[in-house]
Parts: sequence; C-alpha cells; structure tokens
Amino acid sequence: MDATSPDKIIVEGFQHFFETADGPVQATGLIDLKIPAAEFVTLVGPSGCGKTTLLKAIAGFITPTRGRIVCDGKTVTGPGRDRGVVFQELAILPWRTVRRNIGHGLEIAGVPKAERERTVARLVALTGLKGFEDRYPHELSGGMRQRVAVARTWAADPDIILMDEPFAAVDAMTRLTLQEELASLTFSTRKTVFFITHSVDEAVFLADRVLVMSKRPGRIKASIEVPRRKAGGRDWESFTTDPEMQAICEQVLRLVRDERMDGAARPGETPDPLKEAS
Ligand SMILES: Nc1ncnc2c1ncn2[C@@H]1O[C@H](COP(=O)(O)OP(=O)(O)OP(=O)(O)O)[C@@H](O)[C@H]1O
Repeated sequence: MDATSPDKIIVEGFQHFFETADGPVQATGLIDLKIPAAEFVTLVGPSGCGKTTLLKAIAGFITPTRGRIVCDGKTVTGPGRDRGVVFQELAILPWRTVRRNIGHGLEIAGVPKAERERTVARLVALTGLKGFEDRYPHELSGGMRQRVAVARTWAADPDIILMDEPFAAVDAMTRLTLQEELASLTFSTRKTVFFITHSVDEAVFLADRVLVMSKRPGRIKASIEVPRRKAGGRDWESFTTDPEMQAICEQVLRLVRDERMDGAARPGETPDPLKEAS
C-alpha cells in the first residue's frame, strides 16, 4: 500500500471477533473494501451483521482481529483527526451553546479564537442554524440538535466522515431536510463519507455507491453504483420520480430482503479465531 493510492479508505482482509466471558463472538465475516476519495458510500444490511463493528474499526475505536484498515496510505491504529464520527446518539454537550458545541473540537485543538469563530459561522450558515448560535441543546428541536452534531464533526475538517444512523432518531419530515442538506454539504466539501443506515431509500438517495452486507457474520455481498449523484445536487422530489433511482431502490431492497435477520451473535458458536487457520 502506498500513500499515492487513490483510495481514501482500504479495508483489507478484515474480520472481527469480540472476546466475551463465554468465548469469542464473530461480529463480521471477511471484508475487503476500497473507498476512493470524495466517494459517498452507504452501508445497509440486517441487524447485527457487523455494520457498526466495521465503522468502529475504520474510526480506530476497535482493533481488527484480522486484517487492517488503511486510511490515506497509513494503517489505522486508533482514532485520528482525519476521521470524524457522527453517531445516532447525540454527541453534543448539553451545557454548551450551539456556537461552543460546534467549536468544541477546535478549542481543544488550540485553534485561535478568530479562526474558530470564522469556521463556526460558516458551518452555522451551512447547516441552517443561523440565529440559534447562543441557544443551548435543550432549547432546540431534535433535528437542530442533529445539525449541531454534524456541524461539530465538520468543524474539525476531517477528510473522512463516518456516520452511524445519524438521522434515525429524528422525525420523518426533518429527516428528509437533513438528508438533502447532507447531500449538498458533502458534495460541496468533497468529503469521503461512510454512512450506515437501515433505510434503503436513504442509502440510495445519499450514495455514490450502496454496499449491502449479508447476515451475521456479514460480508459485503453487493456493491451498487448510484450514477445520478455525480451530476451534483439532489432533492427528494426528483429522486422519487426518477425511474432509474426507483429501480436501484428496488434492487437494493431485494438484496436486503434476501438476508434473514437472525439476531445477535451468540458466544462460542463460531470457531476460536485464534485457533482457526487463516
Ligand atoms: N462489544 C461487543 N461484545 C460482544 N459482541 C458484540 C459487541 N458488539 C457487537 N457485538 C456483536 O457483534 C455483532 C455485530 O454487531 P454490530 O453492532 O456491528 O451490528 P450492526 O450490523 O451494526 O447491527 P444493528 O444494525 O442492529 O445496529 C452483533 O451480533 C453483536 O451481538
């Protein structure tokens, strides 16, 4: 692997087992994956197939049992400022205003106040939070709080954004708006995005490419290109009336439906990874 590779994220021979008191639990099958710079990849698959495990490995929160993750030519050994993460659970600080939440990471990194304020003002405008800079999270709606979380991740200007069902907890209407905003934000800032969702429509709407995982222990069973995004901005109205997009949604839905949900992994039902031959 060399630093000149066009791929921003490379997942190489990845497989993960969690050690538990009752023995190893296999969280994913063997996964190989390459994500070029500025690509928006969405990941769908049955509950428990290992989506979050893969995301956490890319984030550097867990060390792969097997294989490795390479970002920008460097093997991931832990979290880094090149990768920003947005989870479903809000990661904003209730005692800080919108402005100070968004600027939090920059403050920790010692970015000078004037520069910090410029970045925060730009993101407040981009995420539609103008006028709410001095409000506290409890004074905002769920959708606005999620915008603060997104803006906060963007503030550190990571090249890679990892999102784990970031809009799952907001109402359906707000969700549509947030998805349109995210589509244009990622398009204009050219971030590489890895986005987990349970919604097929959301996956196809946002993506350059949708990955479908098989049931636990999950592998990548399909990779479907979504051509329209290359042309630029998107909105739900044209998406829902575009036969090509709807055909892709049906294709993804079929692939997801073929995988039966089979619940959480049970310890001891998979071979001990330390004894299994590679
Ligand atoms: N810390 C852990 N210890 C033991 N087993 C775990 C741990 N985290 C996850 N698992 C198991 O690994 C498997 C994969 O979990 P993961 O959270 O990656 O799935 P997922 O596809 O993100 O699921 P969901 O769609 O329900 O969020 C699950 O079956 C789960 O039971």
